[in-house]
Amino acid sequence: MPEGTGPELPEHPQPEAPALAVRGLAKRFGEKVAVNGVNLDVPAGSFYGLVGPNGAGKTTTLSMATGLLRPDYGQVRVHGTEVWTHPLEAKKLMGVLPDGVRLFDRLTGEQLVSYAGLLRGMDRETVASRVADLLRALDLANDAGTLVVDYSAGMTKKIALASALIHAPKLLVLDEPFEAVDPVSAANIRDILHDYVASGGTVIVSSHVMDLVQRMCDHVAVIANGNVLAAGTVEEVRDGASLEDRFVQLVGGRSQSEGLSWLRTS
Ligand SMILES: Nc1ncnc2c1ncn2[C@@H]1O[C@H](COP(=O)(O)OP(=O)(O)OP(=O)(O)O)[C@@H](O)[C@H]1O
Repeated sequence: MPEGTGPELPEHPQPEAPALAVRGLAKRFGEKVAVNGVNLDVPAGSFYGLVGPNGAGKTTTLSMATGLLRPDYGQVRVHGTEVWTHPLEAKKLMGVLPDGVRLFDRLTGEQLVSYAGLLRGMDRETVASRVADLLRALDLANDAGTLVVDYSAGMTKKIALASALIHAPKLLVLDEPFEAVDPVSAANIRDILHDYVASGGTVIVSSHVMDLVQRMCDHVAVIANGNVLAAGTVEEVRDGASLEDRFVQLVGGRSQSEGLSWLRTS
């Protein structure tokens, strides 16, 4: 169990409550235990990386933490607000970029982000000006009028990110935000996220790219087989090694290339 995480959250939320507090979160799909009692504290104002091998339970954990997938067990609070008993209040505080969720892709990019803002109860004028800012910042201004169904994978990721940012949430939860995104756009997104954290926001990103997490995040949790193996500041978790080496050490599973001898061409 990560340092400082008790078995239960305090009955009354503390004023300095973490941006996200997760206790005993668990989910099973049939026989498969996807998430096995996860505890996490994401401090307010942190840039928090969630890393783990394929199938580790990252998406399932984030889906339960953001109110998209009902947990079998466990508690989730966002800035002290219980996600599963007070979903409307909790969801106002969050911007979420889910992995692989269908968008309303018969809308244009501009319409989709505007729709996200209007759904959040924002007035049309503010929505229009923020949509223009976001499309420009994410290099989508020239494709504002293109249907999302005709966007590339990276453009789709960016328009979904714009939809998560439009209401200026206190907590951003981004599942694989850089997947399929070109390096220039990725650098722009990193700048946007760093500015957001510098102004008091909290970001949680899941990623497979250790180098990116080491450079970008100040905190990290390593998840494997539905369990948190290590959590804390990036410095604490990597413990003098690179995050990638530490990850391989914690998770194991390096396979021997001899196993595919038939793949050798000479
Ligand atoms: N809807 C589902 N039905 C059945 N099994 C599921 C479902 N969603 C996830 N799983 C299983 O739960 C486990 C965790 O999956 P999850 O998508 O959370 O992993 P992940 O860490 O996000 O993986 P990746 O890095 O590959 O995206 C996997 O074994 C997966 O097969």
